[in-house]
Amino acid sequence: MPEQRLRIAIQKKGRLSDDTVKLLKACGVKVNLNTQRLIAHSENMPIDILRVRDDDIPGLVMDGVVDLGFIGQNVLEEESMMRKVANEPTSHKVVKELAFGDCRFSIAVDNDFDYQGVQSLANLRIATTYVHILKRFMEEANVPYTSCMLTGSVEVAPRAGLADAICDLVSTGATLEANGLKEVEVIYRSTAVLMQRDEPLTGEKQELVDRILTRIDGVQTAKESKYIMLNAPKSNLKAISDLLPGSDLPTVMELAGSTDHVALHVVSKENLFWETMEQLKALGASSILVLPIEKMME
Ligand SMILES: Nc1ncnc2c1ncn2[C@@H]1O[C@H](COP(=O)(O)OP(=O)(O)OP(=O)(O)O)[C@@H](O)[C@H]1O
Ligand SMILES: O=P(O)(O)OC[C@H]1O[C@H](OP(=O)(O)OP(=O)(O)O)[C@H](O)[C@@H]1O
Ligand SMILES: [Mg+2]
Repeated sequence: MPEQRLRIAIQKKGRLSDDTVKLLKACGVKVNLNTQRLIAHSENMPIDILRVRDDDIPGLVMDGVVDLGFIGQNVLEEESMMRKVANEPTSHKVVKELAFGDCRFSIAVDNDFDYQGVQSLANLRIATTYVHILKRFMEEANVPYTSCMLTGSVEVAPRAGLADAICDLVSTGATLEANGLKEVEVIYRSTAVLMQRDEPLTGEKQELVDRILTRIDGVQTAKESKYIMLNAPKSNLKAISDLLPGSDLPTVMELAGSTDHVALHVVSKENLFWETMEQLKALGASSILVLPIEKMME
């Protein structure tokens, strides 16, 4: 009898862990992750969560060991390229782009390096974790170089005399700055994604995946959306509605005891900036409230 529980691989500890766990929780998947166990069973859904190093996640999905995996595109791309070279299975589907894990994969050199463009990297030794993505970029640029594979502390390689340049993940740039390095080429942009194994799942499992995907949409849209409430003079209702960003039809309600003002409620796909609030106020709006939305289903 086939395994009916959906198996999902997530990063055990690192940059993606908290956001992944938060997202699963927001999707209503109840699971106790306070233990050190490799596999955690959901209490309310037929789901098992496998907690592993992120590097192992694409392979687990591609080999059909798990059904879904939450992973950074950079790791997925690197593993796919590595497996192609090794003639190993690479098939999978990316079923959702996620609103976390945004970073770029960039080449950086010492602050005092006189960088004149990609040719300045010729014949340098470049330290990186993601050797295949770097190789593709350097080959396309037709620049010869030597690769130095490091699985951690890449940013200290130049100072330690291990390499002349690095290629690593950058988000705020603080790590580069702290190590006296400057970003000179962005070679890949990444975000977290949800990947699924390519072979069809059983009907029940696929139904569960579809439910999770709908819930992820609901959580992600809700996060970007705001519930806006304000009181508005009837005379300026049109001008005030027009100022509200990306909103659907507003709800207009009578205000007890007022004949010339109404309450206006609207779900907006964007945040409301202070500048817009000031404009709304200038049009006579008052008691303007902007509230976060937890979940949404359209
Ligand atoms: N500074 C960052 N900001 C946002 N996302 C990042 C950042 N750094 C890395 N990421 C994303 O998070 C993923 C995991 O990063 P992390 O540093 O936790 O990896 P790791 O050290 O390889 O972890 P593991 O121990 O699981 O192998 C990266 O592959 C990338 O997709
Ligand atoms: O541009 P920044 O905002 O400084 O982020 C970049 C750093 O973040 C990641 O490491 P992380 O902090 O996840 O730890 P790691 O050393 O375990 O990879 C990445 O490998 C960089 O070192
Ligand atoms: Mg890793």
